[in-house]
Amino acid sequence: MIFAAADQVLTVSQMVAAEERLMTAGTDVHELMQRAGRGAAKYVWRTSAGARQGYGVTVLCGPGNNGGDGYVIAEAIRERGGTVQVVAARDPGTDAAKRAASLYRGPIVGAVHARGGILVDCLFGSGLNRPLSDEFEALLSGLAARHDRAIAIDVPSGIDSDTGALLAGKLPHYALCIALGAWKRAHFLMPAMACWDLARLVDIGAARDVASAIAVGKPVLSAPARDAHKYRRGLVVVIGGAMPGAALLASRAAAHCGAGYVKLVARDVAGAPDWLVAHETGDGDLAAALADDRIAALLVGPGLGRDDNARARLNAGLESGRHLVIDADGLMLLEAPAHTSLSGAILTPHYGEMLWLERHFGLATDAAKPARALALAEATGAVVVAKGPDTVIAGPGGQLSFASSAPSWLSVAGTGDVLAGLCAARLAVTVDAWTAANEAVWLHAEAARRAGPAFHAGDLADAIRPALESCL
Ligand SMILES: NC(=O)C1=CN([C@@H]2O[C@H](COP(=O)(O)OP(=O)(O)OC[C@H]3O[C@@H](n4cnc5c(N)ncnc54)[C@H](OP(=O)(O)O)[C@@H]3O)[C@@H](O)[C@H]2O)[C@@H](O)CC1
Ligand SMILES: Nc1ncnc2c1ncn2[C@@H]1O[C@H](COP(=O)(O)OP(=O)(O)O)[C@@H](O)[C@H]1O
Ligand SMILES: [K+]
Repeated sequence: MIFAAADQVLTVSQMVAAEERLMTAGTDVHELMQRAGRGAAKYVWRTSAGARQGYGVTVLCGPGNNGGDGYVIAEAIRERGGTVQVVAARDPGTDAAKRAASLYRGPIVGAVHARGGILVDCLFGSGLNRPLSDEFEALLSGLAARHDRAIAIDVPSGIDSDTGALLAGKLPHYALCIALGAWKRAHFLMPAMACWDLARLVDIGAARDVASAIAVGKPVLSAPARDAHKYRRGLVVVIGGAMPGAALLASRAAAHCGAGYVKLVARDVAGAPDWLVAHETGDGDLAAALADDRIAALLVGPGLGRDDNARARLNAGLESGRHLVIDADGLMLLEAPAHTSLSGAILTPHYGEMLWLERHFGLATDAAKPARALALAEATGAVVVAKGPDTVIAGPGGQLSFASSAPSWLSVAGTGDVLAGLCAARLAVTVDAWTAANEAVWLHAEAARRAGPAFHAGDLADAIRPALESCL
């Protein structure tokens, strides 16, 4: 996969390094601030056009370079003929911020007098390194309350850029968050990402850092080859268990996602639709059923149960040597040291399953989500899809990707089974766990967007086809 610079997701130290590379190449910090501020000003200008007539833009500027960006934004709005004023929470403290402030020719007002259409929050950006004081928190929330809408520059002031954690008791809600130079991890992590409606990125010319994490991108897919046949396209076998519905749902998702053949092996196959090849398979017959060399990917977990029969079925999957997707109950039956070499597999834990796995593998649970997902990937050798409103994908070699915000309508039963089926189908087609997991997560979110509001998991599985079509 090739990623553009715009796909990279940087830590603060990686962003500083990217800025240093730009400066070494001859672009000074003043020029970077102009690019960032003027790029952001275009979004502010467009948003302010929708604000009430006569109510202008207030820019809240802090002491660092985030505040410097604020002066650039304010001057750009003023030059365009907009009504703008600055509230200076502190005097500018860096050389670049001082220079930007000296170039601003509009009014600077006291906070109590500031009200209007748009509040632009440039109090603190990626340099925030401790909780906001009560004074700053009151300043920010008071100003936000006296404006129609708020826009955050780089990150809302009061957010840890690397972890997405709140460094304030309460933050305003932002209509827009404008990332500068590159996405930061906070743009993809809760609770930060619940603070805004829309996020946009301003390019300042930072090159792609090969070591950086990426944002999950739209897959580029193709129709089956001219000479394709069902096995070459990928045979997915879903191992069913105690609750047949979940495995049926996962099979339906896999069938809509490019696999050539989806087979269900379960003790009870009553209720299987006619397009699904379903074999009644007892625990004793499972190993023989999985010996078929044409199997490209196995899915085990949805509806599996957690008793001895379930364990036997999981073990048959693990011992088959096939590419595996392990979800739901299958995850709850994994343990160290037996399952520490799951290379080539995909694990899809939700928050509770993640915690369970961490306890069983002796991993810390107090780190930020990316670090936790990476630790689990390293401990198991598998690609880990750490699900939730802020889905993170981690690979055992340290690969990391972040899913863009997906519709919250996904918070309904069975959508995880659909994702597991998607992962299995993409694994069967691509035979690469990292690629498959990224493609599946993107298609899952896109299917949710296409399914509209209040869908059930069956609707979601049916919306995979148009989602996939958009990638052809
Ligand atoms: N570098 C570049 O090339 C470019 C950077 N860009 C922009 O720079 C931003 C990063 O700038 P930055 O590093 O100056 O940090 P910023 O977030 O403005 O503030 C940090 C300051 O606040 C202080 N401080 C921290 N926490 C505090 C607290 N709770 N309460 C009180 N004070 C606190 C801390 O100082 P301290 O008190 O710790 O000595 C420091 O002085 C980035 O988000 C982007 O907008 C763009 O223009 C593109 C080019
Ligand atoms: N609030 C939300 N916003 C976006 N996606 C969500 C949200 N809640 C859940 N999801 C997604 O929905 C799926 C739910 O999976 P899971 O919890 O395993 O459900 P189930 O076990 O019922 O199938 C995951 O892919 C998760 O990322
Ligand atoms: K900010």
